[in-house]
Amino acid sequence: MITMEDIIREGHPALRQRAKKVEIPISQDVKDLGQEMMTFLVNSQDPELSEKYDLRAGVGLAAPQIDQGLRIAAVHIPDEYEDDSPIFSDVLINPIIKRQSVKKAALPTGEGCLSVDREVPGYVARSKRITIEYTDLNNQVQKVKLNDYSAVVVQHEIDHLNGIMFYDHINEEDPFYLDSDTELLE
Ligand SMILES: CNC(=O)c1cccc(C)c1Nc1nc(N2CCN(c3ccccc3Cl)CC2)nc(N2CSC[C@H]2C(=O)NC)n1
Ligand code: NI
Repeated sequence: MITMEDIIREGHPALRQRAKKVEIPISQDVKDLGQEMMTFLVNSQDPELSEKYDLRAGVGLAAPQIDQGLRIAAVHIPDEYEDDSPIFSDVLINPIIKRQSVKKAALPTGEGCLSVDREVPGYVARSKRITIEYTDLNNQVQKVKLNDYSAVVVQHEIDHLNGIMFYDHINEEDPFYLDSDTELLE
């Protein structure tokens, strides 16, 4: 199973590389990897298992973060009320952002990353609404519209596939600069 030891940290060159497209139909190895990445996220959000295996909680994990240079990202966003019906949960193979809103959104408390062992304060302005297309673990092409928190998380993970870290988006002069088209998500 994937644990924190498998997650590479900032400074590791693999985090700054562009990940390679995955061959379709996906191989069993890719399917296994995707499932392991999803299991990590679910475990990381479970109080007992995260304690037992010393996992830091995350809602997204990209293959480059476990030193696999492939365009695979797992996203598991729980519904804060209904634990057993997540807001969005899937393994994205070769995800593409087909449409994105001009309107931007940012998490008021900034972003964290499993590959970054420090707080980097500041707003990360991302598209508030996106339409993504990807292949899922059953080789089905999915076209999904996401907004707000789900859109933020998926954009953060797709950035990892392109060697981009969340703090690359933070304004250096004024980390809490907000332009008029950026909304803080509550
Ligand atoms: C510096 N300030 C902060 O980090 C920060 C600080 C406060 C609030 C937020 C909202 C912040 N921001 C932030 N919090 C998260 N989590 C909140 C807690 N949660 C979680 C924790 C425990 C159980 C289950 C769960 Cl679900 C796990 C996810 N996740 C991300 N990101 C950025 S997009 C990818 C995603 C990711 O998975 N990162 C590891 N950002
Ligand atoms: Ni990250």
